Amino acid sequence: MLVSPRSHVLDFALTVEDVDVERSGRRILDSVSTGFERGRVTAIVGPSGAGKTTLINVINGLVVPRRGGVRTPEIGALVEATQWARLRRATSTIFQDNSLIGRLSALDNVLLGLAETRHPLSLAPWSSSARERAARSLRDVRLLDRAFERVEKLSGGERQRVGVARALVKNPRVLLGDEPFSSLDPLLARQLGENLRSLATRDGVTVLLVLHQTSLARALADRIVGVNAGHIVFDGPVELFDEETEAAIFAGAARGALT
Ligand SMILES: Nc1ncnc2c1ncn2[C@@H]1O[C@H](COP(=O)(O)OP(=O)(O)OP(=O)(O)O)[C@@H](O)[C@H]1O
Repeated sequence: MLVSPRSHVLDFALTVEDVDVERSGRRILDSVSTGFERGRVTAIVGPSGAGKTTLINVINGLVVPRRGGVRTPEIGALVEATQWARLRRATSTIFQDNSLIGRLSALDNVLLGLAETRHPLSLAPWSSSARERAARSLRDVRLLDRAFERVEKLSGGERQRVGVARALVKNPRVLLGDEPFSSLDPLLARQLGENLRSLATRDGVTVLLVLHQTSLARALADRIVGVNAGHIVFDGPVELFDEETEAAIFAGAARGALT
């Protein structure tokens, strides 16, 4: 693997250590180790089926590795459910399929991002401050005018923006995005990407984005992690992510070239 010399002295907010994942008897991630810095944007890139979503889902606890695990400096190695709950409270994920509820309005879907702030069985209406927070999140993704529209009536790109707003409404310390802009036009993708970047640079949030548009990865990320066939084949600052490196990550030859 090509690793930046900087990687050894980075202030990681989250590390993935020696992770193997198997699904249906197939190795999906193989000895994957890397870390993610506070206040920085890391883009995860690689060909379809490389294991990028699986890596995100190991970090948010949805996929349990066969070996290895996740650690944060504050919590240590994440083993117990209470430790995972601590990380989950600080983390938002923008899922590839948005995971929205179609019959609810855009605003109500965004409010679900605040579900942890009240009792799960509460039937009380949301407070006006929660509704204002949700409205601000919708404004940030340029969708305030559709706040009361049922999500099932929105376009794919609009739904994706609701998913981004729901992730941002709880002010996460760690933001995971699985192709969060794949249905947006390039200008809007860039604008929302800059919003996420400023969360990192201004508020110190740890941002990890799976991006299939490498031009967007170059524009937004401080660091690139390249994944191919379940291996990390590149891990370094964006300045080293040149065209040759990109081609190697995406080609089957990447492992040979860079590891
Ligand atoms: N539940 C599952 N059972 C069996 N195999 C799975 C499962 N989930 C994922 N896989 C396989 O794991 C591999 C990696 O999938 P993953 O979704 O992590 O890739 P990806 O890099 O995110 O791909 P894409 O860019 O297409 O979203 C794929 O070959 C996929 O078929």
